[in-house]
Amino acid sequence: MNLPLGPVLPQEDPRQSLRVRRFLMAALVYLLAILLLALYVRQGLLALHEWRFAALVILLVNGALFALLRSGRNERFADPSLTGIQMIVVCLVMGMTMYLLDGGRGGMLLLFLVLLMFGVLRLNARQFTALGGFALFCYATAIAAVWQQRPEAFNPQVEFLHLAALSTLVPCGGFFASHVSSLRRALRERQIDLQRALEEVHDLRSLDPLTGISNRSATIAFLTQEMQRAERLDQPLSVIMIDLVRFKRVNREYGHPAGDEVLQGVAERLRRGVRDIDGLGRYGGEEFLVVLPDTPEDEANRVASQLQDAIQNGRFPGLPVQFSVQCAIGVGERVAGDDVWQLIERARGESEVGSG
Ligand SMILES: Nc1nc2c(ncn2[C@@H]2O[C@H](COP(=O)(O)OP(=O)(O)OP(=O)(O)O)[C@@H](O)[C@H]2O)c(=O)[nH]1
Repeated sequence: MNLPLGPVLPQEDPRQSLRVRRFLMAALVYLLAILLLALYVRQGLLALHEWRFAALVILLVNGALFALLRSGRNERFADPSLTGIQMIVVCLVMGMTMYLLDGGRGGMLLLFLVLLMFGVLRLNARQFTALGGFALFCYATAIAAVWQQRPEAFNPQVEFLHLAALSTLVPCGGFFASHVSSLRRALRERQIDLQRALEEVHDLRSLDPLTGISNRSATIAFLTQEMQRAERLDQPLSVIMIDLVRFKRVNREYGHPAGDEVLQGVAERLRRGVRDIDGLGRYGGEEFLVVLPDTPEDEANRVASQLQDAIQNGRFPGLPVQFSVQCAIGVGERVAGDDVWQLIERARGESEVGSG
């Protein structure tokens, strides 16, 4: 059932919103308890001023809990759901109500059992058993006080049966609590698995499996985003296109696995040569694209020549020591009105093979 609770619920944090929603459900049961107690007044089992007192206590306690939850101060508690505190409050309010009633306690007991069942949603079996023990204690204390002070309002047979019925709640509730808490644990583990799977899917979609750097589409997406930002902030942006020269020869003479190792080694050298804010991707088979946000062309030229040196002077496993991997490098700076393809083509057009 979707109640129009928008203004009452915290919108920013879904967990906090769930806590308040759960609290409001319990508050609704309390409201029913107040109404039910009015019936007891009509039946002469509760004095009007006692009803007013009980209603005031229930409203004040719930108001305080709501203020704690809604202000976010509950986050300072070890259990921000405040379940333990709310359950203790249920037991105390139940004890008070049972003490005030002159009979018909069984009816009210049912309503309090509903409130205690909220504990099953958060507490584990041990905590729920402790809570059940406390509920029994509060009930027994209340009726013992009635027996002492108003023996005419005390029916030993009925009260014994009520106490026995309440006692059965402890193991039953403990069983449900243990079941629900293992379901909760399983759900949490599934959520973690799901999160991992989503991350893997994201990696598969955006990373090049051979080199581990971004693939072509993720690099283009990054470049598009950075070009929009540069346009908006009126900042420079440059790209560097790197093309390994005569790479076919590497594959032909030293084998495809050696070619793979060269591509991995080049990607690693490029990764080490750029900043964290830069984008680096495998643009094609033996082509790489570096995106340099907030970088003018002369600065990009400096980076390009460092990257070229790192590749051409590097040693790659699987290739003879004297073999130098050659690369053509071109730099392009964004000009107003460019799209990604125009910028990339400009860098490709500037491409030159180094002398290393
Ligand atoms: N080992 C390996 N080779 C690849 C991979 N992807 C593409 N290649 C090879 O890269 C070579 C690219 O060939 P070309 O585009 O003609 O490039 P090139 O031989 O460097 O020629 P130029 O760029 O004109 O100097 C082809 O032989 C592809 O098989 C890969 O993942 N692993």
